[in-house]
Amino acid sequence: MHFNPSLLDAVIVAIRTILPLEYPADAAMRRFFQDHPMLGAQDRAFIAEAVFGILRHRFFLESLAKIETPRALTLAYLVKLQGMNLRELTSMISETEAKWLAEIKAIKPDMFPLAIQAEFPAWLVEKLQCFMSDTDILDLGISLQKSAPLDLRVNTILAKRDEVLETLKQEGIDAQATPYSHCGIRVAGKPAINRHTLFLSGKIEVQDEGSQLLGYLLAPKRGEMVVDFCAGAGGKSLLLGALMNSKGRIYAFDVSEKRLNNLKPRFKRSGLSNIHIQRITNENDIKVKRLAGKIDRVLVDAPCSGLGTLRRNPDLKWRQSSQSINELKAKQAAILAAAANLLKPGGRLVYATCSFLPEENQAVVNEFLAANPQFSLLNCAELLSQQKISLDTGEFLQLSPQLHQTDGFFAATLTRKDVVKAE
Ligand SMILES: C[S@@+](CC[C@H](N)C(=O)[O-])C[C@H]1O[C@@H](n2cnc3c(N)ncnc32)[C@H](O)[C@@H]1O
Repeated sequence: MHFNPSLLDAVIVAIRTILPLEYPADAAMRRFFQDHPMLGAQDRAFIAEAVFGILRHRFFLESLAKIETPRALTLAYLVKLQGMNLRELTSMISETEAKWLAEIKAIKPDMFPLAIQAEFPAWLVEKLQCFMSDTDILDLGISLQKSAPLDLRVNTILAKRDEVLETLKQEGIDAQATPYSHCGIRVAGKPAINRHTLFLSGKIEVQDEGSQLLGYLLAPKRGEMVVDFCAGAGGKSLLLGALMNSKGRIYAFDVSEKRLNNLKPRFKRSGLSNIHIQRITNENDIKVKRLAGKIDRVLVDAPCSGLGTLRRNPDLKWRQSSQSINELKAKQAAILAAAANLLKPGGRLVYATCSFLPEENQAVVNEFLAANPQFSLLNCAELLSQQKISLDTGEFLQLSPQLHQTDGFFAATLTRKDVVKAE
């Protein structure tokens, strides 16, 4: 594409608008495009990639810039990360800028401390150093600086994966079956899937392969009673519904009316009829309590720091802190306790987060198990193997972008051994 001064200005304005991070970057980006309706599709794609690229490499870019202005960050990004030639920019930059950009050409991230190389804030490096080597922290950080692939889930109620793959290939879209999930497709590039007939007819949904694997871990059967405790916009409820062939009942609970509203059109497209969407005021809502001991499978996709999704949401680095993680830990423990109370004896619960911090993961689960000996852990690798998925990360499921090309996910599977006492 032809780079020009107005495109440079548009990226700078977008960065100036989004960088205060008063709102999540993806929402702020959508708002920016609504406010700039004249931008064409190619320009939008370039601007979005630049904004997210700058956020992903912000610590490095700020270290290069003498003054951290949106313009300096944008110019440094174009030269250092997009590999743009200074000649292409000559007519758009001052002599001082040209001199500075020439100087920074030879500067590499490995000349900086670990936090900058890994693109992690200091508080996060400090936490990671409690259980990871510096080399592993760097590997993780670098893997989260890359942009995430586009993963689709085929809605097996309405279509077969092979048919969808064939349709995409015929249209020249580079798509492959995902290595682990039986209903996943990984697409190269960023085609506008949300306008595709396969999407509009409910045959596909956008969903990271890691999220899909949580459904196979829970493995709900046809006719069962299932709760998706933190259903949000319902990506996982829809998957569970398809795995159950729309037979049985899924309660999709969430405290957020807005998120549950986003589930409604997806549910309509999906061809499913077994999802019951219910807003709850909190984890101890009466709607939850009256199901105590009655549920076969419970998914707890807990509210978490989201740090495992930094490829897609790089702004979370500045939106989270040690303090917010402490608050999340308390919420996670309370939600897990309330959700576990729903299980029938012999029932299965999957506790999942998209975080790689043990304090949001193993610590929450181990603390719960210590206080509730009527529950025990099931081995995630064995459960996946029963689903003909060969993926062994041990007792817990731990996915990472560098090893599995998914977002960073954690999951633990619990089962209830005792008979439930009446409330
Ligand atoms: C990680 S998101 C879930 C994403 C969703 N499962 C999906 O696949 O799209 C966590 C969700 O937990 C919800 N939440 C927060 N506190 C809750 C609570 N006390 N009870 C139930 N849901 C809660 C949030 O509103 C948010 O939608």
